[in-house]
Amino acid sequence: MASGSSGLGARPLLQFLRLVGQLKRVPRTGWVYRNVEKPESVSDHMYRMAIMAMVTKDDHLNKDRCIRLALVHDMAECIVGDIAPADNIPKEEKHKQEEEAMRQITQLLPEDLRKELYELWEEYETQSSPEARFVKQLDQCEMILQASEYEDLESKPGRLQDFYDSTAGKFSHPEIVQLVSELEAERNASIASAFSKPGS
Ligand SMILES: Nc1nc2c(ncn2[C@H]2C[C@H](O)[C@@H](COP(=O)(O)O)O2)c(=O)[nH]1
Ligand SMILES: [Mn+2]
Repeated sequence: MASGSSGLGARPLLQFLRLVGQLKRVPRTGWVYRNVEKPESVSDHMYRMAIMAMVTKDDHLNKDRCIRLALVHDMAECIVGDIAPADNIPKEEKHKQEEEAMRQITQLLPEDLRKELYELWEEYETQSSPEARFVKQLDQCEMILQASEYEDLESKPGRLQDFYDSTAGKFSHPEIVQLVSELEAERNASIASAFSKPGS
């Protein structure tokens, strides 16, 4: 691990890990605003995105970098919290808060890791690589998949339609387009079946 040879003791590393651990307790705001029972955490969201990156077949992408981008992209939210579009925080303000948070978080690490994690966050934030743009699509795909799961869990088909409306047209990567198409087919069948039942 990062302590020991780097000259920085275990203490800052423990502080870093405790900070990152807070992501397990930051609920995803988009679900909180829709009164979803037991909303997932930011780390739940990033975990599945990392898995989605791991199972991509696209060998034009640096898969390892995609996994790292997925695991780091919302890390600032352990300090800033999960800012949703509905919060109407200006983009520049959100960027400033998250940039400051990433500086605070990464200054607990040795220089090489500090640079790596900060640059990963910046790459995603600026969408400056094919990997970052792919992971952004994973971000939105993971969200609508989660929305469909909440609809199933709550037996409220179609309740979270606005997440589908706001992400419509945002998918271009062939594997993600195919996944979203299957997800929508299954979701639409479930909605149709629910509303075809007598008394529905
Ligand atoms: N209702 C919507 N909420 C959205 C949308 N895009 C993101 N969000 C929510 C999800 C998270 O709680 C939060 C930020 O998500 P990030 O993964 O970008 O940090 O905002 C949307 O289109 N509709
Ligand atoms: Mn995200």
